[in-house]
Amino acid sequence: MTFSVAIAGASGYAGGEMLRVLLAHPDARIGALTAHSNAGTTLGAHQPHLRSLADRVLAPTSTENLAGHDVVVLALPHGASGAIAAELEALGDQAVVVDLGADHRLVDPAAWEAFYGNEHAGTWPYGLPELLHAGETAPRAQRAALAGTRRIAVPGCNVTAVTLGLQPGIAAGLVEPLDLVAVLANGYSGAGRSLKTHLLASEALGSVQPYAVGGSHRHIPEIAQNLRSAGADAVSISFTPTLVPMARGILATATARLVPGTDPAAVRAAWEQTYADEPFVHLLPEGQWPTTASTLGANTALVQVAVDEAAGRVVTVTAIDNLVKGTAGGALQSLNLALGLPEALGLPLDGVAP
Ligand SMILES: NC(=O)C1=CN([C@@H]2O[C@H](COP(=O)(O)OP(=O)(O)OC[C@H]3O[C@@H](n4cnc5c(N)ncnc54)[C@H](OP(=O)(O)O)[C@@H]3O)[C@@H](O)[C@H]2O)C=CC1
Ligand SMILES: CC(=O)N[C@@H](CCC(=O)OP(=O)(O)O)C(=O)O
Repeated sequence: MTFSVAIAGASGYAGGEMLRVLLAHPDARIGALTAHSNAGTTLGAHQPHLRSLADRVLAPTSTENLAGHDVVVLALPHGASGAIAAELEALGDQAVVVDLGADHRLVDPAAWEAFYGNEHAGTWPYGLPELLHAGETAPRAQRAALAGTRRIAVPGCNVTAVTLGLQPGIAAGLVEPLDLVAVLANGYSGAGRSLKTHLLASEALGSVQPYAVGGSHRHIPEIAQNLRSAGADAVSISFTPTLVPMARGILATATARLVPGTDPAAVRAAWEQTYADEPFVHLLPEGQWPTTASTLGANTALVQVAVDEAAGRVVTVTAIDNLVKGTAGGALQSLNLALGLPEALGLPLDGVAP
């Protein structure tokens, strides 16, 4: 079965990466590629690494250009995707719509308004196939929720990393969900191409800088939502991202207080059981630690867990490529499920190195 796919926001980082992974998918046929301020220019002017479509002219992002495809991917700023998705719905367009942005991720409108400051667009099935549901020891229910869906809300990249790191301990009841701490090292591409044009290389290179400190980051309610899905009654997480001088990658170190009396051996067993059969989430052998470099270009999440007995805490480290497992690869994995295709079809398991 082949499917046609349009990408809105093809001039941006997320849209460009979506196009790259779709070009390697045996069943995808690339349709309209659209942009906003860069409409009318060629794809090659913005994505010079995508040679096979370098001469394609970017059309304006409009329902007229996006309608009539089997799949529409929205790689647009927050707010823009909700509006265009509503227009496609009103037209009666039959496409499977995949939103790489945040507009349809949160279930609770009050949480949306508190962190995003505008009206909530709605809630779509959440595009993290590996999300645990309460009572599960391995992820199945979220895959069932994605099978055949016509709408997919792709997770935030930081959220994917922190959720995958912590959820086995939450689901198994081994850690306290009200005492979570996450500190992340993030590559610059996570901030998007258009949002940081003022940043000087002389300031970015050779420096690590925190941002959205003190409980203000938009991904906090999304992480809490996921960990409640995994079985927590309530979640409290201190979340601090930092920008590090690399283009891609997230290294998320997330720690949690061990429930008193827990056998440390049970910890590794829980993480092993959760990810034993996962094609893209790999618990590394004991003593090996995830690095961002070993995930670049791949749809993998590398996870490690250890018990710090003196501190009474479980320490998890998760590495992903923010643009692949954190965005476009995860989106294609969920899209495969939506279309009834093998979940791993066309997705890169191997990365690039050094
Ligand atoms: N970068 C990442 O790692 C991740 C990004 N995402 C999400 O993906 C989405 C796109 O992000 P990213 O690619 O990084 O951002 P970029 O800034 O790199 O790209 C933004 C894209 O949206 C278009 N655009 C800008 N303003 C508007 C508008 N008002 N209406 C319609 N289109 C517009 C731009 O077109 P033009 O160039 O023509 O102006 C461009 O194609 C965001 O919602 C982001 O949160 C999700 C997970 C991770
Ligand atoms: C480095 C950097 O700024 N990263 C972004 C990641 C954005 C992302 O994952 O996605 P959404 O905007 O779609 O939620 C951040 O932390 O906000």
